[in-house]
Amino acid sequence: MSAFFKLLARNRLALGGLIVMGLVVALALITPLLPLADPDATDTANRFLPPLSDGYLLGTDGLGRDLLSRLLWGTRLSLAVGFAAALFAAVAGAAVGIIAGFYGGRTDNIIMRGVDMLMAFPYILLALAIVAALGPGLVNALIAVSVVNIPFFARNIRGITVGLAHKEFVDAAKLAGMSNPRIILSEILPNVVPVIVIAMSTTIGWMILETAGLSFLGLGSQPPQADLGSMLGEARSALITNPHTSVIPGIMILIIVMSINLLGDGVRDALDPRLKSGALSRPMAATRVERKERPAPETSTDAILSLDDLHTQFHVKDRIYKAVSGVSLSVKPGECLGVIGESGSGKSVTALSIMGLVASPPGIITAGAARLEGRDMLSARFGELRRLRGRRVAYIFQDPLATLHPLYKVGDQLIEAISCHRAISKSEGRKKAIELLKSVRIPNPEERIDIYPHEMSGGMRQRVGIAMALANDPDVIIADEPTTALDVTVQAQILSLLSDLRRERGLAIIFITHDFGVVAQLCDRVAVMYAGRIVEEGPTMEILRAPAHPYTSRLIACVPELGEGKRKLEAIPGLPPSVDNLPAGCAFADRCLKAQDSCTKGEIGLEGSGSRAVRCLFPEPGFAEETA
Ligand SMILES: Nc1ncnc2c1ncn2[C@@H]1O[C@H](COP(=O)(O)OP(=O)(O)OP(=O)(O)O)[C@@H](O)[C@H]1O
Repeated sequence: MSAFFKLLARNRLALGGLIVMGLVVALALITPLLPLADPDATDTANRFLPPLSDGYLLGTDGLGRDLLSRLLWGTRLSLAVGFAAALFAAVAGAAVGIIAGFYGGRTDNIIMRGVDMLMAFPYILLALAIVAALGPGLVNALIAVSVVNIPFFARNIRGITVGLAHKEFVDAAKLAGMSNPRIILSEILPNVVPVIVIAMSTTIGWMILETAGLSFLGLGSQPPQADLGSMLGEARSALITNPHTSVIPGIMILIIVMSINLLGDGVRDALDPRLKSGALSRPMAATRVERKERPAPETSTDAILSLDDLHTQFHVKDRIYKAVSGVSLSVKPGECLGVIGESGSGKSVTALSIMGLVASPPGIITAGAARLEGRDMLSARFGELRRLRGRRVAYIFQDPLATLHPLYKVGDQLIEAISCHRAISKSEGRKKAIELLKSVRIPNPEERIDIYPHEMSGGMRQRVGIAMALANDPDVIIADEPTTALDVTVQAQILSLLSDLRRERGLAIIFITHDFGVVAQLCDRVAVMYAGRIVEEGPTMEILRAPAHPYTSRLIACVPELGEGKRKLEAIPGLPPSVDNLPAGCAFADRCLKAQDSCTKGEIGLEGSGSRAVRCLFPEPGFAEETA
């Protein structure tokens, strides 16, 4: 709750709306306690007195009634009716939406067609018809406004419920034997409440306006009772001669509706989990680069892709998360480089920084270079970056279900990936897409090309992801844990596929994983990351034989081996440090059995010897012997 208020307070307009609305509500609540004149008492001798007249701060109306008193009592009534209508519409609409979305089938069809019929009538006409049928009066106006708003809530909430009704946690509740009403109350409702609150906060203002509209037409509050709409209606005839009688309630309506709408927008932003990272604005097309110094020119290497002292940070409020701190890597054509580390070590952010795919805000690349054949990508214009994305450097992500579009056939998505970079006819695209599916060994590609992602198994989808990455014959593929979600047999197939592809096509692969077993199968070299830095680098086989960094040897010790049933698998105790508060010296010192005082002081460099490098003052004995 306090996080919600903090986020809300960061949005100045919403905060302004909250303060104004708070004042108006407070005023409405204390109205009965204020020494005000009777709002309905007429005094024809004092008709149409202007504001600031003696004894009448805001003047009087056509019947000599005190406008200040009528305004405050009218505001009280309008707010009460507006809030009550919004609450009633939200509760009834949400109930209808949840029942339709949860039960589906015929129930859904009958309910939603009824809702559609309600929506088919012009909005205000429907409200007028309801009031006409029930008779004029404030309660009937409230009912009319509520009823015409029910479809809005019902449709919104039904949409959310349909998505939730087939989620695993709902299936789990069903398997646990819970009844449907209980599942609705304990599983569905808590998930839709934020949406209901958001929908309510953005519609209350509108409902207050609608109620005022009905009162203005004489169908809501009845004389002598004042609400803001009826005050406007009564002042209509004196609009030109005594404008203050209509301007005063008009300004109050404006203040209420504006402040509620600003507050509603703020509530929506604060409750939307996608905006909680502090990014109230949309991410930029490419990661923001704010390097204080230009990177040093590359000393010529035969690497196709190289990172040089890359620093990527996330600036969230007053915190700086140093996700990547000085990473240097390189990969040659036909080579596979493994990047390994625990969750949160900065592997993905490193990979995404290369093509400017880290979301900004809050991400910023603060130093370093990412070079493709010597050309620094971080200083490239967005147009060039976009041409190179997918064309020269392609990505394969962990969850193909999240990266493939659920509404398009896989073939169309493959053709689109090609046509983004070169003009291609539909038949040519189809032929190429079939070839791609064949190259990733999808059986029967001529038929599979016309199916949707959800019709494929996880392994098949991942192959489509790989085919998509291969679509434009890239030079480099960055694979971010592409086999984590797969079972071991499919994982082995995918790894051998990638291995063959790199041999056949001379592809350079950066393979991100947290599994040394996978690295051993595929990668020529490996870089071990911890807390945003590389702590060890070298040829895979050498590192597996004699790891230098205690962290690397602990990671290797975590991998089970077949036939080694008696070996104790040792988990690494403790957790990696938070990257917004990194300790001095070695970030692993806290969890390291060999740590000494000197490990927690000063900067520890990545010291190289031959093809190997380690960031440790006391490397493992095996490595020390080898280098000696
Ligand atoms: N939007 C963000 N705001 C703040 N910190 C972030 C943001 N995105 C990532 N981070 C932080 O950056 C660090 C590196 O994250 P990254 O996703 O690169 O880790 P990873 O090693 O790829 O982990 P995993 O294996 O779980 O994917 C983490 O500490 C993470 O908390």
